[in-house]
Amino acid sequence: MNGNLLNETIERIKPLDEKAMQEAANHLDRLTKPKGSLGKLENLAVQLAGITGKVKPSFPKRAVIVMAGDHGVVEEGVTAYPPEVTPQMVLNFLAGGATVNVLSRQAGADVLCVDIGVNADLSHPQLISRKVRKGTANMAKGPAMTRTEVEQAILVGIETVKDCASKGYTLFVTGEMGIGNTTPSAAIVSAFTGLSPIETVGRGTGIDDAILKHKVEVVQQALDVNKPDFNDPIDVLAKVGGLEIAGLVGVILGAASRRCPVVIDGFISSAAALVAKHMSKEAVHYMIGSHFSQEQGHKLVIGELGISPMLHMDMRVGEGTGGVLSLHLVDAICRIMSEMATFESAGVSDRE
Ligand SMILES: Cc1cc2ncn([C@H]3O[C@H](COP(=O)(O)O)[C@@H](O)[C@H]3O)c2cc1C
Ligand SMILES: O=C(O)c1cccnc1
Repeated sequence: MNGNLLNETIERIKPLDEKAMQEAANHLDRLTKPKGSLGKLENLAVQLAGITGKVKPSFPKRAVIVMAGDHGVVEEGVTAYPPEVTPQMVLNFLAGGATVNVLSRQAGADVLCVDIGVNADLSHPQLISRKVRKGTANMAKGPAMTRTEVEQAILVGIETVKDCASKGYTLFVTGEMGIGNTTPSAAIVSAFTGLSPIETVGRGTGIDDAILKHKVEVVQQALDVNKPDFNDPIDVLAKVGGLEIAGLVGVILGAASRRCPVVIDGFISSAAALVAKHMSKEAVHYMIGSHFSQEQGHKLVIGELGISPMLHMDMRVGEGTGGVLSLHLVDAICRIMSEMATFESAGVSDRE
């Protein structure tokens, strides 16, 4: 039953609207500026037209979906902060005090926090409680979770987007919270690309050289013990993934199936995006690149995805922060498409 909704969602992801893309490109060329001079913003305008079918789209209701989950692999000592920070930060999101809350208020986005796998009992009127299990198992010793749990977590993402869509949200940003989650993210990237953990593992919240070396070994061990099958994305997630990462896969697929843009945040979100790409090649066209995270492996995943982040801010927060920050650029191009004068309307001479 679960598998059906996932398959239906994947089947509903269709190619971009080529006609709308051509119209957007033509409109950009009629605006009072040198042709092509808005650079990446022009590419974004064409992509948004392809996604929505509209040359002049706008996204008044936008949500950053923060999936929160814990990781058994933290017992290997791979992160700088204690795991209790995950539930503590969930309460911080709900109180409006985290980085993503502040940036979202500025960008007019709503922060929706989903407990998909926090290793604590949480309850709050604004919390979306969809716990699949209390944290993953330690992937250095065996699979992080079962295939069924992965499928449940992906469905949580798909259903969260569905609920949002029914409330009028038309644009999504991927966000996450989960102490330790740069470790499974690196393992996922290595599993799909074949790259050594030396290249995919980074410092996460800020570990020193000794812990970094150990983290590389832990990721290698997780790959050796589990042997994830890169032809089977569910297998990769079950063996070396995370609940919030699987939830974000669902968010991305769900958004793409509804022809909604989905802004991809940093390293962890990009690992989820890589899984989504392996489930649906078409899904990648609905992804908006936001920023280059400082996390070492991020550039590699961006290259694999073939998306084009806009911001170089040396950020390494996660939570959806880089995604939300880039909404200002999404809004900028939307206003340009709808408000700017054309050569004809302004009486400005076009090139010969
Ligand atoms: C206070 C605090 C707030 C955060 N918000 C996001 N993260 C980020 O850091 C974690 C990943 O890094 P690692 O794999 O090294 O644990 C994730 O929770 C990610 O969202 C945070 C981390 C901390 C400590
Ligand atoms: O790029 C990210 O998403 C990231 C990097 C480090 C720590 N937390 C998140």
